[in-house]
Amino acid sequence: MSLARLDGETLGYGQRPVLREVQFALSRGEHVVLLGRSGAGKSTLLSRVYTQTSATDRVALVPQDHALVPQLSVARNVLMGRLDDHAAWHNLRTLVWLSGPEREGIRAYLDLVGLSDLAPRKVEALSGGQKQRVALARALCRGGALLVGDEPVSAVDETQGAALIEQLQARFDTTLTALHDVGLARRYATRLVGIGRGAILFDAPPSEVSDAQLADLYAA
Ligand SMILES: Nc1ncnc2c1ncn2[C@@H]1O[C@H](COP(=O)(O)OP(=O)(O)OP(=O)(O)O)[C@@H](O)[C@H]1O
Repeated sequence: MSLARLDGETLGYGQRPVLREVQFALSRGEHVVLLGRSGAGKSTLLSRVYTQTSATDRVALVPQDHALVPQLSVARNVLMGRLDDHAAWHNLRTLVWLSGPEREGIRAYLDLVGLSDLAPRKVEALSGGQKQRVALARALCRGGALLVGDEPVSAVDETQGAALIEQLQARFDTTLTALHDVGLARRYATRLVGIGRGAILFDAPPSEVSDAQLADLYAA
């Protein structure tokens, strides 16, 4: 069953097209990775799919810049994954006081991303890789039908990145991510989508994407 479908749409900003006449579909159960050079249009496609799917389904987002609140604690940033599940008074209350079960729940998500001991720390005091893990814990806390991630493991090493992708795939039936690490993409994607020259250049399972196609993608 299809979660997202773009049928010949041109995506861009103002009068400037970035991707022309995009044919793209995302079905439940798929783990799709977007590949391409910087500026190719990966974020543009992710953003369009996020807008379309979040209108009807619960979607967790890991944006490229993490979109954390630096002055707040790690715990409170994780809880923001559920802001829209609660009334304003509840969210205000969690800014000043967290219940025991809430603390336990947050800790469980932090455990999954290897940040167990950092719950009280302010996000502004974290390293880049730790901030990225907070954004991942926030997405895990949100849950949903789909995870959309824009370079969600770019700030950690390959071994940590692989472990984090495994966590995401264990908890989200469907994922759509942009990755710059082709090795990770080949290993974890069920479909690779190559973006370059203002278009989708290939869209196929990893076993059907050749090294020559990848070399061409990054040479484009
Ligand atoms: N808000 C915006 N307004 C105008 N142009 C934009 C905007 N966001 C991106 N662009 C342009 O659209 C093109 C595609 O950008 P996009 O961010 O989708 O690429 P990307 O493949 O995600 O790159 P990266 O790997 O560097 O994140 C680029 O030329 C970029 O300059």
